[in-house]
Amino acid sequence: MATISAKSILVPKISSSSSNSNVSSNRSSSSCLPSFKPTISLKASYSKSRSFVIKNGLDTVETKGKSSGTKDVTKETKPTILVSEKLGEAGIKVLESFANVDCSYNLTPEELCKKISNVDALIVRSGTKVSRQVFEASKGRLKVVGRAGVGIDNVDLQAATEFGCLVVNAPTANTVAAAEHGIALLSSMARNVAQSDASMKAGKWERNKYVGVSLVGKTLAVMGFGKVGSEVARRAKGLGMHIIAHDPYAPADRARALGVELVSFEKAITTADFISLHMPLTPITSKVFNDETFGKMKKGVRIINVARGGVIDEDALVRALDSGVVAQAALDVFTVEPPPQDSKLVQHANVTVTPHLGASTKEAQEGVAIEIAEAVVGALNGELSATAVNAPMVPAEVLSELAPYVVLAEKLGKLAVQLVAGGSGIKSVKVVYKSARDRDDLDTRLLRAMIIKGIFEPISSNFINLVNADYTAKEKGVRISEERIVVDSSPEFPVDTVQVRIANVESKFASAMSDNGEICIEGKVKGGVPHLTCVGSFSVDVSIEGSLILCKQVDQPGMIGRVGSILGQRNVNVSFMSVGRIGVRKQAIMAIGVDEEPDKDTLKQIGDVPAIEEFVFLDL
Ligand SMILES: NC(=O)C1=CN([C@@H]2O[C@H](COP(=O)(O)OP(=O)(O)OC[C@H]3O[C@@H](n4cnc5c(N)ncnc54)[C@H](O)[C@@H]3O)[C@@H](O)[C@H]2O)C=CC1
Ligand SMILES: O=C(O)C(=O)COP(=O)(O)O
Repeated sequence: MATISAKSILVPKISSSSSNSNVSSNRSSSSCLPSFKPTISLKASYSKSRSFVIKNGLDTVETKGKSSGTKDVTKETKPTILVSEKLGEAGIKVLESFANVDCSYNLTPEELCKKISNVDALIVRSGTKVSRQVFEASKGRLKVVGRAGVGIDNVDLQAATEFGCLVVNAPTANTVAAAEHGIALLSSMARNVAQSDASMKAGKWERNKYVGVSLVGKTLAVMGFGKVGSEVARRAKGLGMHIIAHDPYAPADRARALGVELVSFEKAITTADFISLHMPLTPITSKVFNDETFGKMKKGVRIINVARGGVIDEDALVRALDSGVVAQAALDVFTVEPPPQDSKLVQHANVTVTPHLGASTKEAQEGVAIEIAEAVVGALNGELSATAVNAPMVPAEVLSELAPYVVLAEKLGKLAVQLVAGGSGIKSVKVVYKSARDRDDLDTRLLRAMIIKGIFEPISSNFINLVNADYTAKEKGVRISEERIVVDSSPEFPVDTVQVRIANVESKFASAMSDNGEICIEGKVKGGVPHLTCVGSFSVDVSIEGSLILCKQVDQPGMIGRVGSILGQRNVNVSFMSVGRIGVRKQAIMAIGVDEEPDKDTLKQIGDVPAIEEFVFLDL
């Protein structure tokens, strides 16, 4: 199988229209590859409307240059990226090498909504609310939101998905910074560093007032044992603390490897001397620290929060501090940022605060900026991102393997929908994959998304991508089901055949209906090229390129020549012909691949051939 870079999977081959009848030859894989140099990749993906992520609304720049065709002026397009919060210089440079970059900080929500319809990507940190209104105001142009950091609670993911906008984040580059800040808060809180510093600056010398507590031998409960939580645990172990952790989704062996015991929420909060919060803000974690849970804690517990303010009920924390249940708190994050100046929590004598500085080291900011810039540029280039938040993350090696099947899937979807004549509308689509691979060794999400795109994009005003494919099908009330059939062929190839079935509809081409009354077509990849191999109950073999004429006829000599000469007389180039029949001199289907669309007269002439019972022209 031709190996195709993961980078090319969402960027269609530029010169596909020039391909001719040599369909059986292997396509050169390198011809499918956009260059890794941003400007060339840009040209490759932006000059075609089928790019998976980006479709419309780009600034167009006319440039002189050589093209593969006859024109010497090509249209090169440059996306626009809005950066709404301070981003490291290195990241800005990456963005500028690819796009028009607008760094506009401190925008009001109204100003953001005003700008957004002119940008293809938006990069934010934690201070910009990317609400549904932002997606609405973008009028479909915004295709990528990049969160330069981890927490995406400031982005309305549901709205992003509905609008087909990919959200990517930079999940790793600030992990150590956040963990170090957690440890800094833990130690400085235990030793009253901030309070005693303020006292000295006020001219005092209060040695007895600021006696602290020791860390060694104390139990620290790490709530959320992910990237930051585990780094905090690792560091706190070095301080001689006993670490327990609560995380319903973390693997116990990862915790064990660090010498950390995973315990229940109840056990964590009731036994800890220090509790450090490292879970994301979700509907489940929202205000999970409240009057009831504070009430269960050891009297004199100390709390550190470098995660999100919203996981704590802040009024309840003030009450717990006042009553002495919580001896001290060290907080980097707040429900509302910045918190009101008269916030009782911020002003509390036993509370140490920092203004959301967890990720704010020079090193982390440079790292995050590069990580997010590369992710956004990649996404604008039509690549699937490894840090996609609202789309499946498909590993590069899987992508590269599935590349030709992705093309097949979209074309089968496009073909199937053109066979639909009417009925009560498409209600259900079934996709059957035959594969020699083990059941759990085939990730079909990408193929399913492309089939949905093939089916629905031609019949709706929406543009459909991996982000919103399932959502679009659901919204249209169409049930997409999948079946895997394990077959005895070579497991070297991920998929043997892909079958698309549409139930409860009539077809323009009755022969496309299977015995159980569904439109049914099947295809496979041969030599890297998608082929149609079955229509209804007829086997055919025609590459799915250009356009296709399907004719149902009575099998008899001379049919290929007859139809071929009608097309030849009208200067329509035939790329492939294939006849599938149920028996000698019985019903047969002739599939004819053509490079250009025949005019109505030509099609009528084909239809007038007496042995032809029905025919359909399908545009691919
Ligand atoms: N203050 C700051 O500047 C920074 C804050 N953060 C915040 O720190 C938090 C953790 O970040 P990462 O470790 O990078 O994320 P992560 O995704 O690696 O870890 C989060 C962990 O929380 C766990 N979790 C989810 N629901 C939970 C629940 N109900 N109870 C307990 N655990 C639960 C997850 O299983 C996961 O292991 C996030 O909220 C992030 O936004 C991250 C970086 C900087
Ligand atoms: O990455 C995170 O989750 C953070 O909280 C960092 O936020 P910031 O990018 O510093 O606004």
